[in-house]
Amino acid sequence: MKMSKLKIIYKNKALVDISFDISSSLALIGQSGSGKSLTIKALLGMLPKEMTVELEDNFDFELIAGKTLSFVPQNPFTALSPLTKIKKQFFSEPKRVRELFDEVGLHYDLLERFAPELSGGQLQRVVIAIALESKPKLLLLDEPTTALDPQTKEVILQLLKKLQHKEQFQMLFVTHDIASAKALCEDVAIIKNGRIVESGKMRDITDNPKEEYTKILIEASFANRKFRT
Ligand SMILES: Nc1ncnc2c1ncn2[C@@H]1O[C@H](COP(=O)(O)OP(=O)(O)OP(=O)(O)O)[C@@H](O)[C@H]1O
Repeated sequence: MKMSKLKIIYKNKALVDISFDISSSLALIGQSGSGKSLTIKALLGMLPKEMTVELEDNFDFELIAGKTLSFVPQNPFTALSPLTKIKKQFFSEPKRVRELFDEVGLHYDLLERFAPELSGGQLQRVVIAIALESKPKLLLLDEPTTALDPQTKEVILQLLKKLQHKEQFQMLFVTHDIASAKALCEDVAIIKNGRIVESGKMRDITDNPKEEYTKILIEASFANRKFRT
């Protein structure tokens, strides 16, 4: 599916002006301030009201946040209500919630707990289960593993891969960390100052980046990974 135009205008200036294709999983990668969050907000319909957006796409579904479009945020520790039992954070009936728990590999006992009583990895599984509740066609992921330790990060990325295979949703993964995106996404688009500077198959871009900006992102991401493991 193709987003042929996503343009975000603020004070007569296009902060973001991009187009991209999602054939299965696309990573949108860029440094801080490159326009990743604004892109996600535009798709979710949550841009600040002083900004205007122009969207043109050929998707075979309407983008409706919470229905066809779901979202996994960066920090699972702040994504859930701390004072509501986990089971109450779903809108479906208990049978469907248990199905979702099976899918994300969580024990039903956790349904009776509160969010602060779960680990980061468990919380992110709950957040993913909630995101899948409406059977979305497109899943937006905003640095979904940044707040997790390296081992849990790998486990969550593998889980997302497995879930995509089973549920057949498409993914747009927004991050500055090309190494984690590589574990999950087939395609990549590099964003700088709100413009795509390079895009293609993940392997081609990581093996043979054309742009200096891409080389810097790759170096930073893989050096950081080596350092941590
Ligand atoms: N509410 C706003 N008003 C004006 N400019 C904004 C606003 N939000 C973001 N911007 C500008 O838009 C550009 C893109 O910002 P955005 O938050 O999308 O970057 P990002 O790639 O998500 O960065 P990070 O990884 O740090 O979250 C930046 O130049 C930023 O200053």
